[in-house]
Amino acid sequence: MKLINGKEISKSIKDEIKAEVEALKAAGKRLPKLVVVLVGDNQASQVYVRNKERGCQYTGMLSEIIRRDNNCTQEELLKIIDDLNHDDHVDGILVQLPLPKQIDEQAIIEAIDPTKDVDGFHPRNIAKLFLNEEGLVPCTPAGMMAMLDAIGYDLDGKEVCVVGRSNIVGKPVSLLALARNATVTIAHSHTKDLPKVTSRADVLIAAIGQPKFFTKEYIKEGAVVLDVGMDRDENNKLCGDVDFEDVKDKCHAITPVPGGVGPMTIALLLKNTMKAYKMRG
Ligand SMILES: Nc1nc2c(c(=O)[nH]1)N[C@@H](CN(C=O)c1ccc(C(=O)N[C@@H](CCC(=O)O)C(=O)O)cc1)CN2
Ligand SMILES: [Mg+2]
Repeated sequence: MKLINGKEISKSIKDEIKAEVEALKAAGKRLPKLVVVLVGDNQASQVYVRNKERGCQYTGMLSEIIRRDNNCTQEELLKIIDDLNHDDHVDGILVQLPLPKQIDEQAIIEAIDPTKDVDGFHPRNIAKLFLNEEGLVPCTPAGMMAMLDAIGYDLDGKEVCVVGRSNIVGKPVSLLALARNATVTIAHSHTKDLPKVTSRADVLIAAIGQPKFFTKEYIKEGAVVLDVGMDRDENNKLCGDVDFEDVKDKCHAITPVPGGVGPMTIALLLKNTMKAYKMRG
């Protein structure tokens, strides 16, 4: 069994970006800048946002965090986004999710200038993904493709089963796999006989948010397993959607949690910020 080390792979991506930033610096050019907007006091979000800032610092890109408390209104947030959309020094805008209840997430996503939408969640970027056009691709799905590239795994003709149909993971990763000529099945909470469906998959993408849900009867012998879960087990320990210990000997390759898909999300965010910078010229 091969452990797909997201920490290592993400470091090599960050090192490439770092070298690009150093070249920009040496040429006396303006540097790429990411602005992250964090609303409220969600503990996990605080950690992720800090990691995004650290990622920027590592690569030498500029970053700023705009914080607002739980009572922030939709109007306030829309005003912040409008200002960032019009700020020429800002290349990437990311609003950390989830947002407090009073705010309509989709309205916020749609307010971001699509050329600065480094999350790739704006309908214009989703449409580009759908049409197989060049654009900003959601970071977690793009990170999973980068992991497959890193282990030299070709999706052409392979059976991929994505379990979970969220807008930020399940649906976009299905499109990316399809673009690589995989035969894609999207399974979800209404799927009948889930083990029968998943155990056909050469690549299983687990994105349902249920701790250690996928045990070995869900896995095909020799499958590649990508675990997007960020869950807590019975001892409140961080774990994925896959029961790693139960399935590991049955897999060809598997991502751990932590240290798998998570760190890739941050690396691909930095890559998207560099891409947005270049697209904006
Ligand atoms: N605007 C966005 N909001 C959210 C996104 C997103 O892509 N854009 N995704 C998730 C959270 N997320 C990034 O924002 C994220 C989650 C987890 C990790 C990560 O590196 N996890 C570590 C473990 C961290 C820990 O100890 O808790 C790992 O897996 O090793 C990075 C990014 C929802 N919101
Ligand atoms: Mg909401």
